[in-house]
Amino acid sequence: MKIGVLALQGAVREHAQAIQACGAEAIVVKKAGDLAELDGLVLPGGESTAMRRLIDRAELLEPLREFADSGKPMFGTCAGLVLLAKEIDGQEAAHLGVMDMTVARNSFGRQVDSFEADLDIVGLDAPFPAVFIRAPHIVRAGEGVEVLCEYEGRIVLARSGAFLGCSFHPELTGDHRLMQLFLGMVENRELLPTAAHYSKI
Ligand SMILES: NC(=O)CC[C@H](N)C(=O)O
Repeated sequence: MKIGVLALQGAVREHAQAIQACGAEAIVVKKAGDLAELDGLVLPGGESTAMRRLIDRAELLEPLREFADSGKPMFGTCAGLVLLAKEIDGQEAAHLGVMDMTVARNSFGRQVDSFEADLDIVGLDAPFPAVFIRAPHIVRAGEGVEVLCEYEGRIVLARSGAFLGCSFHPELTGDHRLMQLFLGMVENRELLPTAAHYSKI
């Protein structure tokens, strides 16, 4: 299994290590050609506005949208969640705009307010240690978006078809269960509900 990590900015190395620790191959993605032959893609945390500038500079916006349209799974963490969202609170335009949700940025305070919390996640039998760094949260989960975790009444992890998105940094604690969950989505891609399926419900 080949899993890409968008490597323009942010927490790239830690995701690559997590992917490898789970037995998959990690591919660094810096240009459109790097997306070929991937089975799934991680959009890491960092700064979404800076990442968007670099995406535009690398002419990656359309190739990333095409990748999303192809049904191959994408996992957005923190800034990556902001990249996936259809709507961003207080901002006119979205970035990839592929996952039907609205996110609010910097929901849990400033950089100095970074913190770690143990989260109860649907499908995991023990709490997951999560690091929040100027984290966004999901203020509106659209049709077909399955909420997998809330923290302090805010949605911080959700899945929709082939998209998985979380507010926090799952790659920083050495607990790879969320990466395993994502790799499971990649492995069982044909079983994932599609957007078309949701619109019929
Ligand atoms: N750690 C992070 O990825 C922070 C995300 C950042 N606040 C943003 O909105 O892009």
